[in-house]
Amino acid sequence: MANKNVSHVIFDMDGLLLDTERLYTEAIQNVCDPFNKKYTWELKQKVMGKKESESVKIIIEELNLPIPDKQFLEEVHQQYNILFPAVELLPGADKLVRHLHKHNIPIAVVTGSDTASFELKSQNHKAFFSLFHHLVLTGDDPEVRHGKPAPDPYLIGARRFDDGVEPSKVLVFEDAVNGVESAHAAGMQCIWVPHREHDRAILEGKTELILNSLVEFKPEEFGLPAFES
Ligand SMILES: O=c1[nH]cc([C@@H]2O[C@H](COP(=O)(O)O)[C@@H](O)[C@H]2O)c(=O)[nH]1
Ligand SMILES: [Mg+2]
Repeated sequence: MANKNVSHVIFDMDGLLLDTERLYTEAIQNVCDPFNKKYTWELKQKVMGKKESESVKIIIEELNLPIPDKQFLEEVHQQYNILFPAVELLPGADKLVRHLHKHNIPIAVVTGSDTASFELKSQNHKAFFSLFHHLVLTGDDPEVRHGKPAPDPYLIGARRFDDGVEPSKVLVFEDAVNGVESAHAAGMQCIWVPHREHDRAILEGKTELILNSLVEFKPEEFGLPAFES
């Protein structure tokens, strides 16, 4: 796929900027343990990036858990309260975001997370998140009716830039297949930064670029200012 120059960049959050995916796995597995159920990678892949309300239904149904959504949510949130505040940024995230901000490239975050969960994850990264023009918290944003993989979150994210940029001028960074599909459905270019467990063949040749980490990104390949060193 040929890369086209972009003017705006939108970042996914969980598993892309923040090292939260292993915490989600730990929290959800802890809730599944009393029922002797395994939160597998296959199941995790299906829900990564989705709104919490949608992903919880899928997890309960696929694992046949004998508890209602509300109880699952209460238990998993108790885990999040403990685990999320200590989350770290992923390698390359801080350098790239600061670089784009310094060069006045409009940047935003579009996540499946909701506000309460965002507050927990971002409490030790306030300065970092203040660099973004805006955040779309899909989980409870009233304008976002359908979460990823629907195009709505990214389309709304692009519309909220002051200049209402064309989707083709937006570059998205995603770690989840649902997120890459959402960005492509919105007409944007998307760089996939998969996790070690991901089978790269799923999106090989179907997305603009696949990187092992944000550290490998060369902004000039998409018409953005190159790193100075
Ligand atoms: O193991 C999981 N990871 C991630 C999610 C969902 O994916 C969202 C992360 O979205 P994003 O990567 O778009 O920030 C979370 O808020 C959560 O709703 C989940 O259910 N289970
Ligand atoms: Mg993600």
